[in-house]
Amino acid sequence: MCSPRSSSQPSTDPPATQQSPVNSHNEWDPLEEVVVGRLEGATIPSDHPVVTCNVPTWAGRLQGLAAGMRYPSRLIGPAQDELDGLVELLQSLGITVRRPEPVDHKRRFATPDWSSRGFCNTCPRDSLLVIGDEIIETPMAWPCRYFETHSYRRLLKDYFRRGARWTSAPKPQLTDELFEPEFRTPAEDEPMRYILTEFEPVFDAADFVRAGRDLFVTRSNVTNRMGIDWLRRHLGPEYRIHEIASSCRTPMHIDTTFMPLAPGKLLINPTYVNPDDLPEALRSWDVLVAPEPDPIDERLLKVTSMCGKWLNMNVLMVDEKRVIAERHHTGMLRALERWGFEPIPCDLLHYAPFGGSFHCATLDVRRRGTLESYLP
Ligand SMILES: NC(=[NH2+])NCCC[C@H](N)C(=O)O
Repeated sequence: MCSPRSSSQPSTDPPATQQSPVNSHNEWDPLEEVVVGRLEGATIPSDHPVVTCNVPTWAGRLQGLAAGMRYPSRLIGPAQDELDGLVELLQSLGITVRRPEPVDHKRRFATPDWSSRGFCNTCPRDSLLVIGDEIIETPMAWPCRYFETHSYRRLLKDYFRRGARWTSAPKPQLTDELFEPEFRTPAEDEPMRYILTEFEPVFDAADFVRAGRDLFVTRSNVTNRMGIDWLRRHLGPEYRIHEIASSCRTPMHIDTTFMPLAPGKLLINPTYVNPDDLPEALRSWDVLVAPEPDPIDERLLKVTSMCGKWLNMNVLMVDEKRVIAERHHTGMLRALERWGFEPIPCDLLHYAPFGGSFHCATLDVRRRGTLESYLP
């Protein structure tokens, strides 16, 4: 029998005057605090069709053979050195860096319907969505990522205790009804089709980017229409969510397809996005077309990357001018300069086998700014 809560119990509500530690309305306001992912315990993800549908068939077969094994030190080593360099760079810029707990992602876990091992917590961008002072745990479609946000709970509880709003979207069941049976990735000349049904709402945070009251999303193999509708209803009429058409046949995460870099400046992937198909409200924006990525010669990196070649777009804005970008992709560095930005070259090429680059590896928890409208 629980004793009635006495009024003397301390409230967890912060003083009304306290600023929320979570405040991020767009991709470019001056960055004050960021969460950076971790590589420890990274485990090769399962060969569930929702995972392997995003990579070539041969890569999916290879992954099936290695699923559940720890990533080899040959891949972890170079990535760790580069990740340490990114943390040092962010701190040298006066940005507070927070980290999730290290986790043994090889441990098995289960729900009433299935069991799996984990994957990694290298990319906080994928599982946590920050909208203003709210941090949302997103309903991920990969079973191996089901409990990924648990490694961030110390941070989430700290943010909540200090005034942030903390929400978890409906936990999905991820049963077979969510996935199209016998799914086959469509060829370039075939109509687009997605592996997800509309059985329940699922979405990754990384399928969304923010421009104040306007958010942009790509429907993908981890984000279905019901997931987009759930967020639209959750955020209410103060926000607009625009769906961006992408011709990528293995769609997952918007941040190598469509990236708003500053007010009125939009970076697009020329092979996935047709400028004529952009929302009418973006007509006044400068559309910056990403240059071809610089070739990567390292065979091991090419074979083990979980991403396409357009990680040169996966940049992190420090403010409206300064942008952390991949040193290897010199074409993008020069283009950013031409467009009036100040690129800060940094190395993260070896993070691709773990899911991405700078935007993926980070979560901008607090930027100095307010909720604005940047579109008519
Ligand atoms: N937030 C992320 N993990 N983004 C990674 C981008 C992955 C994208 N599907 C690509 O192939 O480039």
